Amino acid sequence: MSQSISVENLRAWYGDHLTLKGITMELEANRATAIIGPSGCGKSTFIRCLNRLHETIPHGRVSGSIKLGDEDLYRMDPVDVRRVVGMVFQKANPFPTMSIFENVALGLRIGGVRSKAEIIERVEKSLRMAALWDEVKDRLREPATALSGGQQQRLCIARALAIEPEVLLMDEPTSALDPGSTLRVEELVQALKSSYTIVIVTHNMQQAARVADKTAFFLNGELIEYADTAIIFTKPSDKRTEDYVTGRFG
Ligand SMILES: Nc1ncnc2c1ncn2[C@@H]1O[C@H](COP(=O)(O)OP(=O)(O)OP(=O)(O)O)[C@@H](O)[C@H]1O
Repeated sequence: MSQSISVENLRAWYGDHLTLKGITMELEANRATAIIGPSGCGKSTFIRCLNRLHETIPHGRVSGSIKLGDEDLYRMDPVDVRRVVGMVFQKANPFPTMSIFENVALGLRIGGVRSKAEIIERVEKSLRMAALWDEVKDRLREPATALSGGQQQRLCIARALAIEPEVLLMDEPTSALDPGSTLRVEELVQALKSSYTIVIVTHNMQQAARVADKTAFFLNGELIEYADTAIIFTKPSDKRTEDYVTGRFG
């Protein structure tokens, strides 16, 4: 069972530049939430706060609170946070010198799994969850870079799932993919959301409409509107949301 994330009055800075201006929202467990908004509105910054990556950026700073269930993320060890909050980036970033198998196994080994049989089993399970197993089962020792872009992205998803996170953050996971691979990743999000809390940043409004249960519209570092996806796209209550989703700006 995954856990919800409660964000309260989250502010984030790059040096003196206040980028998130007090975000309060609840990201529900076992749901996919889309974050939409024009370029530069703070979507990536927001999800990078959710796994404490923002503070690793020079001069990156946050205030406010983020809780996973009852636990304050900012009181946890950041390494533990990144174990329970997995992330997939815009551009697939497999470890280029490692095999397909090792890309998924590495996190398990770092996490202290010693049994070879268990590692083999969990690698297979993760690759199956990422809908990649059938395509790679006979080539597990080949370098990850031998895979297509869409396969590499699913490999990164398998790598994130292997360590059994509760939350999966996805930062424009399909923007570098062709339509076929995009569809496969979207199907994957649909299938995974019953087990994880998924937060997906996307520029693609059809994608948000297809995969997300709830959608949050950000503008200039503020959360303008947050509601069921169908409401955001058909009956938004804020004029700025309506202008954005109907393509009037952004
Ligand atoms: N490393 C950084 N150093 C300084 N400022 C940054 C850095 N990263 C982002 N910013 C600034 O923070 C603001 C929000 O950026 P962010 O990347 O979160 O937006 P975004 O909504 O994800 O944009 P996009 O859709 O273009 O990816 C922007 O004004 C951006 O210039």
